[in-house]
Parts: sequence; C-alpha cells; structure tokens
Amino acid sequence: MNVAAAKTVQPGTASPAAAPAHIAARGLAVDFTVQGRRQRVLNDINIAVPKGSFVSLIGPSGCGKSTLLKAMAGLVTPSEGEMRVAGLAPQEAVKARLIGLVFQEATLLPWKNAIENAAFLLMTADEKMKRSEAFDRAGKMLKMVGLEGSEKKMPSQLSGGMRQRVAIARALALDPEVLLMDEPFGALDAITREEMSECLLDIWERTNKTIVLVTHSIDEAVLLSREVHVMGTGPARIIETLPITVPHPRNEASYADPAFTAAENRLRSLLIESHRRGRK
Ligand SMILES: Nc1ncnc2c1ncn2[C@@H]1O[C@H](COP(=O)(O)OP(=O)(O)OP(=O)(O)O)[C@@H](O)[C@H]1O
Repeated sequence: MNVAAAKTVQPGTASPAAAPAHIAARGLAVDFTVQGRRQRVLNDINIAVPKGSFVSLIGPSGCGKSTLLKAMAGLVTPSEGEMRVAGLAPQEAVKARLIGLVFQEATLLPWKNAIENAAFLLMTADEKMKRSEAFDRAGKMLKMVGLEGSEKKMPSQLSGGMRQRVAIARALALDPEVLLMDEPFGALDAITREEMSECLLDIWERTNKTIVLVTHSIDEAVLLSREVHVMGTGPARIIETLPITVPHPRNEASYADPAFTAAENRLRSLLIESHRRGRK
C-alpha cells in the first residue's frame, strides 16, 4: 500500500481525499525470540492511518494484531522498517502524551474511586497540575463516557462496562491525539458491548481523535471504522484494507444499511479464508 496515498473519508461522506498519515508503518517487521529461536510475527506491514480516522485491525487469533498495536504504542521495537506516530518514533509520541491506551482489562486502582482513577494518569504525567484541575478534566471525561453521577463509586461498585468507561475516560483525560484500543470490549456481554461501541462512536465524532481498535467483532469493526485492515497469519501481514462506506451518523439503524451488510460479508469471507490458510 502506498503510504502517501492514504485514503480518508470524513464522517458523513464517502469520498476519499488525500491526507497525511497520522500513524504510518513502512515495511514493518517484528521478530520475537522464544527459547533461543527467532520467530517473525509481523512481516512487511504498511499502514497509513489519516489524522482523525477510525480504523480497526481484525484477523485470526494469534495473527499479530496486538503486536502491531503495541508497535504503534512503542511497547514493541520493530526488527525492520519503521513506525511513526504524528511524525515521531512511538516512544517519543508517548512522552509527548500523544498516545492514549485502552486494554481489555480496565486495570483500575481498586482503592481509588472512579474520578480518582480517571485523573490518575493525568496527575502522574504532570506533577505540577493542581488536583482540582485534574479532577475537573477527569470529571468532564467521565461525563463524556456516560458516568456522570458515578464519580465517587469504587471500582468494586462498577459493572465491567462501567469500569471500561473509566479506563477510556482515564486515557482521554490526557487529551491524546491517538487512542489505541486492544479489544476494549472483549470481556463484556453482547448488549453492553453494543452500548460501548455507540459510546465510542460518539466520542470519536465529538473529539475527532485518531483511533485504532483491535477487535474480533466484525459488527463492531464495521459500525465504528472508516477502514478495516484484515490481517493474515504466518507471519502476519495485511491481506486487505476495506474502506467502510456506511453513511454517518452511524447508530443502531446502520446495521440494516446495505453497505453494512456488504462490508460484513466481505470481512467474514476474508476471515474464513485467513483462518483456513492459518490451519494449513
Ligand atoms: N512477547 C512475546 N514474546 C514471544 N512471542 C510473542 C510475544 N507476544 C506475542 N507473541 C506471539 O506473537 C504472535 C502474535 O501475538 P498477538 O498477541 O499479537 O496476536 P493477536 O492477533 O493479537 O491474538 P489474539 O487475537 O488472540 O489476541 C503469537 O504467536 C504470540 O504467541
């Protein structure tokens, strides 16, 4: 894929326009050494995520989605090629507070309440920030994720979905340009998961952050994304980048849109093919 010619589609439109990549991987490869044996996990990954876009990574279990996301977050070092986030090496982008991370487990501090958890990274990142200012920002983010009124609740008093909302608020409180999310709703029941998808869609449309989501859910990928990168195994590479043309604003009714069904079918057949190849 030509990185410079990245496609972008504004919410509410379907026409692609050229835009510089906010996240760019060029010829990226990642090797891991396990028991003295070097193993290639990602090979020749080329990705260009335009600023303000929402993209998903989907593919068979173990194909390398999380590894690619970790490379974007500077948690994994490329063996070949390069990764840039906002023009910087990922570790630099993390230092500049340009990257927010959300994982499958909310990992809240159990002895701190919702607002203290949401303010935690902010206060750690900026020791000079006044507690009142951090709490003010964290409170606004809790409101954005639909947790107004639950600020004083302890993690043990929150449902799984609510805990994940706090984790999203905590990442958003840093006001990062990029939000990297690794199966954030993977542990939630189907209905809570749909509610969380709609919450995330709303956040994206309001903040215009660049979001990369790792998911196993085809529905989630289609509802949320402008583009879905489908990964294949052995070693992982991008086998297809599918633009999603479901019109914005997207909501529950979008599931019935013909573009939704077409994208869903295409992704399903790509995943089946990818699974079959992985078994050979
Ligand atoms: N730190 C590591 N050391 C060695 N091997 C690793 C490491 N992290 C991941 N792997 C291997 O790399 C491959 C890709 O793992 P990764 O977690 O990126 O896949 P994934 O697509 O996110 O999987 P899943 O969908 O099951 O979460 C797997 O074979 C995994 O065992």
